[in-house]
Amino acid sequence: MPNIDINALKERQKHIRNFSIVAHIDHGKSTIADRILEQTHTVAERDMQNQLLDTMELERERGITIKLNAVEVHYDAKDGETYIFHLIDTPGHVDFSYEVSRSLAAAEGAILVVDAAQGVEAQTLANVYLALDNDLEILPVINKIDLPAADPEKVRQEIEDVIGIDASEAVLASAKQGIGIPELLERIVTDLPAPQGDLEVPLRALIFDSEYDAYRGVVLNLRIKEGIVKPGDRIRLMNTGAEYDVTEVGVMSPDAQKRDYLMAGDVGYLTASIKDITTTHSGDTVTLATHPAEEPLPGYRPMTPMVYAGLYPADNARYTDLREALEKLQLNDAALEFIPETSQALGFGYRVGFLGLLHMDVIQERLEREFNLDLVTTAPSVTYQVTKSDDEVVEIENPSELPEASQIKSILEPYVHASIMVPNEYVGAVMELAQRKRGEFDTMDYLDASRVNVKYYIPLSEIIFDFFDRLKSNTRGYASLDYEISGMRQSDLVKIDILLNSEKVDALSFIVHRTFAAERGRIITAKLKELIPRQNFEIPVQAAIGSKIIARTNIKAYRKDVTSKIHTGDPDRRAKLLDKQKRGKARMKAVGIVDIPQEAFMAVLNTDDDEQYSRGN
Ligand SMILES: Nc1nc2c(ncn2[C@@H]2O[C@H](COP(=O)(O)OP(=O)(O)OP(=O)(O)O)[C@@H](O)[C@H]2O)c(=O)[nH]1
Repeated sequence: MPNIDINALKERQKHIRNFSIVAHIDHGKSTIADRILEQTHTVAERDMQNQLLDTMELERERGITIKLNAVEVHYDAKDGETYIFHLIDTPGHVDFSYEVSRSLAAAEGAILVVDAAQGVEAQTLANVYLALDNDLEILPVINKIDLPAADPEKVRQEIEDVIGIDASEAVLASAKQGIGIPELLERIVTDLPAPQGDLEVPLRALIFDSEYDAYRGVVLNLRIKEGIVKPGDRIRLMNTGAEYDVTEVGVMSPDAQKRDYLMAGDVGYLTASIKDITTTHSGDTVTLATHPAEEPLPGYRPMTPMVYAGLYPADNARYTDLREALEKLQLNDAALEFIPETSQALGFGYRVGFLGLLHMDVIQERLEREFNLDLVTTAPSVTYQVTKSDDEVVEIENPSELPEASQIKSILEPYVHASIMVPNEYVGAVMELAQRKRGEFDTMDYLDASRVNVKYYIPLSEIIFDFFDRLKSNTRGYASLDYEISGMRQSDLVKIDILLNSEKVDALSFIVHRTFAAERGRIITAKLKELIPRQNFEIPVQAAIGSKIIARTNIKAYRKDVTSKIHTGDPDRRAKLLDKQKRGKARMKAVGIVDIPQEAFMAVLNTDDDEQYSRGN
């Protein structure tokens, strides 16, 4: 770029609008993003497909957004000018709120999408608060007005009463039918502010995301806050001090398009042959090595994982591959944490921290698909704070590391403050469930005549296991849940060990409230009996607290060849079965002389304790 005409760039900056789309899950963010891409002709009609910004295979399969995605769109407004929109689509699920908060720091405005039939839900509130914390201008959109059950007026009132923002001018839309989208595009221009960053000061750009590309090295996704950056510039990452020469800058629209420069107000990508992935972190500031800025940008609050699980390569020889895969994934998933761990049963692996079970599930799948690994994952656990008899305080993220009961003075566990929005008729069911999960009632507020917001303090460990599924099934899908950590509380907790063939399997230990111990022990041993394939000798399965056995069962001996019972002798079927058996084996771990399948390590999840409850616990 030979001559920079600052005045032209200032004029250009006035025509930029950076916004994020936030909403409760399924309220239609991705569909609105699709319509915006379509109506601004960013994507040719023949290339248009649903949920275009959900680029990950996994996102498409599951119909959910996992990653934030930024895209540049050009819009010819009614005032005759062309505007540059940077649209950032974000996930709705609570596990990915970290993605939302990072994308919000890159924008000036937020389009708040609320479903016209469902109204304000738990993540609507959570996300709008994140947007308000970032001082974003909020543009409410009431979507799905085509639905027979839509009640836009009621929802408009609810947005005002519950969130406390003016919704009198909310855009009424049906993303499905394209209604309201032209109005929305105009309102983005008139209602959302242009970015303000100074173009003539040293570069400061916020890294809000990054990913690893085998050819180009790390690709940084940036929001330029001040200054200008172009190919050939030498950049410095302010927190790590690493320096690189910029090879390319550009924007996603929706495919990568090279540009001559990125300037204050732009959202785009930058490559600089960065091969050392440890030097780049989301939240770091990029500046010019030749004219560095004095202070880095505020960055992001680091995330504390909510749950931890052990991840082990099914094939021990792939331990290093697993580490490399985790490092690469961490670039693209700033909330991921891991440290090496060894297990007697599983060998060498990593204890990995996640924001929730969906996050864990997604990471496991991405590791397997994108890095071609077979993994064995242990059941997730929260972090416990244990005060030992000698007053030493230790954090326990792996249940098998809980000290002996005789050495424990107290155990604290994390509690969450949960907010559950639900129609009146299901309040009873919600309270019963919360109480059963050791919840402590806090408050109940009416959202309108027919819905309430019930708040409880509940142990995180009870929430992460099966609370959400149960909440959904007990309220026919009508309840929505949001929670945040409220602190640590003392609880009467015990560790249950599992013994197979009289050998303790460390990876199967779990921590549970004492009142649930006997029943959980019984349920788990019964589940393991079903999950562990019979072998040619009998295997006793026992649950124990310390040296006291609290439940036991036996896996009977069985002949090994699964095909022996096929009478037809059909060679095809036989081969298929053997093949299936072989693939299953890849995910089995031989512990002592017992083969344990992956599912067995997850047996502690979804332990159905309803029955126990109805029997008068
Ligand atoms: N009837 C109707 N359905 C819609 C409308 N907009 C979106 N949907 C449907 O609602 C479902 C969810 O839409 P998405 O756009 O994936 O929702 P989202 O908010 O992006 O969901 P996440 O990315 O998972 O958080 C899809 O089945 C859409 O087809 C609308 O205006 N009317």
